[in-house]
Amino acid sequence: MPGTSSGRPLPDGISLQEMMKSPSLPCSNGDASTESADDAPSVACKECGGTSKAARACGGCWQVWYCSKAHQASAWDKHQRECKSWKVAKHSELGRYMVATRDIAAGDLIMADAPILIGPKQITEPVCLACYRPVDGSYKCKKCGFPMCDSDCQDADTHQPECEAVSGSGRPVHVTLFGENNPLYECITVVRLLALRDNDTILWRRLMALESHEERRSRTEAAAITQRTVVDIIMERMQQVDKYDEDLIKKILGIIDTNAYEIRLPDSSIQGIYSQASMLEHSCIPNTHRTFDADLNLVVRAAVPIKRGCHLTSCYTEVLATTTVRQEHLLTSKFFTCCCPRCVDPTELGTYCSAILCPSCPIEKKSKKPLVVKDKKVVPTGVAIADDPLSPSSIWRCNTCDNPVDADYIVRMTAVVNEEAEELESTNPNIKMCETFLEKWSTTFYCNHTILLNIKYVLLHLYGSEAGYELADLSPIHLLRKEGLCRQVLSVADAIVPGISRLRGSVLYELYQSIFYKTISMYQSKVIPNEIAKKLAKEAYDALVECARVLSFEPPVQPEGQLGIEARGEIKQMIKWMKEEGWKTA
Ligand SMILES: C[S@@+](CC[C@H](N)C(=O)[O-])C[C@H]1O[C@@H](n2cnc3c(N)ncnc32)[C@H](O)[C@@H]1O
Repeated sequence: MPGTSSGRPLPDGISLQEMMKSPSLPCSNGDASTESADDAPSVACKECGGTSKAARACGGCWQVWYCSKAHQASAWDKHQRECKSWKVAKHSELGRYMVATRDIAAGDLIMADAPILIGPKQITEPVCLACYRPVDGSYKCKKCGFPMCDSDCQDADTHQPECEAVSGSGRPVHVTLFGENNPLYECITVVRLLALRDNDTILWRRLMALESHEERRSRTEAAAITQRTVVDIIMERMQQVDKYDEDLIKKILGIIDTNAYEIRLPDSSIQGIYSQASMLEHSCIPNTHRTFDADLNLVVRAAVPIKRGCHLTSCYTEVLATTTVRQEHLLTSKFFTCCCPRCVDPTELGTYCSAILCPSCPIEKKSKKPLVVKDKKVVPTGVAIADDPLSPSSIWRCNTCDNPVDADYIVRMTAVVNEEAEELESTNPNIKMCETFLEKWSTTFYCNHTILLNIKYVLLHLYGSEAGYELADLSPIHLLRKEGLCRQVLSVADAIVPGISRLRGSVLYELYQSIFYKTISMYQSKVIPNEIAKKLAKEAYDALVECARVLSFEPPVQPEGQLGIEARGEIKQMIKWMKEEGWKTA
């Protein structure tokens, strides 16, 4: 029967009246009036051309209309290929971007985009050029000399472009450094993309349609470096001078910088170029969630409910970074200034993630903890924030004594401490090291500053997993410390990566554990009465359920996917335990 024979199920129809309950929203960057006039739904039936007062739109895209359910069903086999909850629009500053054509519920699939190409990251340690596991040089490709896993990987189709380019030059490579970044790999993805020109016209056309910012990139330090590490190597070392033009290589480098997505694999991290997903606009509070399926298709879902007319956004940079750091990254690598609601707000949606403690205010005036009174955030005191967060030379000012703080001092000091934090993180720190770092810097930065938050994120996992600090053995003080850290990081995550996000999911799990163990310990030792224990157990259960929901979208090969599976298992145990105690979960 048409409409049910193959593919996705037929969506319900939606009437104009139902649609009008969800009017088109103004877009976050630019306004809805920039969209084309064909937004207004036509009530002519897509199948027969006739009009009807009872016409209903396809509920999948809200873009095409049918005079009857029967005509919607008969058109479905054809329409489902183009039925999407979004469309690509154009804006003078943003370029192309994606806009929702209908209301999209949190968790709804927006797209599963097949890659144009997968390859090693530009900056990477030596990895096998077929399966991308780290290599140690014990097996080398017989033709080009690149270290690989074995002969099967050596013969994989994906490896052929660089293999042919290197072996054709008659000078196989000699990789001698392993376990650290190796500049030889900077050319691989570029060579693979270049090879599409002669091997796959459709993918090549899609690639060439992507933004490269060639002109602006040509004046950057990155362009000067990659001239030596990529362009010259491909032209001279690989002797491709008769085959490719230098400008084409530079354009491809620009396409990679602007569009590549990092893909985390169990043992390494690689990159992929995607055509449709490249149209996602950046926001520092993204409304979509990205994962990769087993075939490395980029799966995009709504992280939060998205209203028709809203732009679909993804975060191109680190979310747990200060506004200055995010802006600098976006400007130098993607050539734009982000004007999302988080960036233009000096308080970053009340999180004060970039704030420092005022050097002039007396210590008792400065907020040490995020203040929450009856679930409402209270403005901290004695914190300095930028007057204009989008300007690197903005004056910073204390929100209590109004004294200015030198912006240069803040930038330099933040960079130094950030380096110290990164070094700490790279050494697999223990609880003591993290606590010492936090104590040292908590008189300088506001407690939600991203430098402190990143360390707190590490620390909240260590309480409960480090030897000697296993969950069952944690003292009440340490359990409370873990819970406090979880609540603090979660409250920031709720504001900047709301809904379905790995950060929220993984912290919710730790929060569940800390409340659960605290409850058990206090209940069994009769420190709290039944009623309070019941309330706390319900709170732990709710955190666990939300964790399982959020992480249910993660692939099982990823640690967060495994955590989601664990959480689902623990929900059953929790229900059983609460039943035994005579407590309800609902
Ligand atoms: C991955 S591409 C997105 C698609 C691109 N707009 C196009 O037309 O091909 C990234 C580029 O889009 C633009 N862009 C994305 N998000 C933006 C934002 N929030 N504000 C301004 N420009 C943005 C920038 O030029 C950025 O380098």
